[in-house]
Amino acid sequence: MIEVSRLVKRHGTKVVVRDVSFTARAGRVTGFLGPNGAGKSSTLRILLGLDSADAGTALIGGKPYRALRNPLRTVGSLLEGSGAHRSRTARGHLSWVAASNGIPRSRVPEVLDLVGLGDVGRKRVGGFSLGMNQRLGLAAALLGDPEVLVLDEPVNGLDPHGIRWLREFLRARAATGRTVLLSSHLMSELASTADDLVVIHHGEIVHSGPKGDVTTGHASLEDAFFALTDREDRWDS
Ligand SMILES: Nc1ncnc2c1ncn2[C@@H]1O[C@H](COP(=O)(O)OP(=O)(O)OP(=O)(O)O)[C@@H](O)[C@H]1O
Repeated sequence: MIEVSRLVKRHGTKVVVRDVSFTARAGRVTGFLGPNGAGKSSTLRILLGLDSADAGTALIGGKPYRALRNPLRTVGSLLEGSGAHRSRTARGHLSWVAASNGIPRSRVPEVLDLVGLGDVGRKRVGGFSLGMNQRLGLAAALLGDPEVLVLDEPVNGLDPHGIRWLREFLRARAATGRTVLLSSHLMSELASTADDLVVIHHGEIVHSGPKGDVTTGHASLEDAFFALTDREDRWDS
């Protein structure tokens, strides 16, 4: 479970995350939805211990990321591609991540198979497509078989087959009682994948709850999103 409470992040005088609170529950896929620049990555970076908050807390299984003993066994994340060096092979990259996190090397071929890269494990990452690189990042996130997955815009670069595969993979993951938090600016993606939605706009949460609650009274998730964010713009003015 992920619990974000009254989180604030400033860059200079600009407040990019403003009193953000939400929960991502076990056994559910939670979609974190907002347009570019809304504050999704800033929130996720704090959650994953890559940046510090000016106020508030972001907890994974009741602890801040930096207090986790074996972070990769608790939470797997995909932020921007795989981070693998071009000259490394997929296996080489994953073996290095596994070794530096006390995870047995035998897990490497397992996660390569899980993400559909079983046949290209000995190929260099420099020759990978964007979609393959995303799959490699996901493989690294899965190395520790974590309870919690945090993915920032994971469908970037995936072809339609890959998008469908990822949707089914994440739904299956949640069905085993794990927590999945998935950020996207693509409403269509979250409409078909998420159970719960957290909508962020201008650094503020404008709605959170079961997907059905967000769409009630609207023809589609897209209509609901524009209604929520238009309302927010009126508050601004
Ligand atoms: N290091 C930084 N210094 C100054 N401003 C920043 C910094 N990082 C992010 N911002 C600003 O914070 C706001 C939120 O950015 P953030 O990346 O969290 O949004 P996002 O919802 O993830 O959008 P995107 O999908 O475009 O990354 C934006 O206005 C961005 O310009």
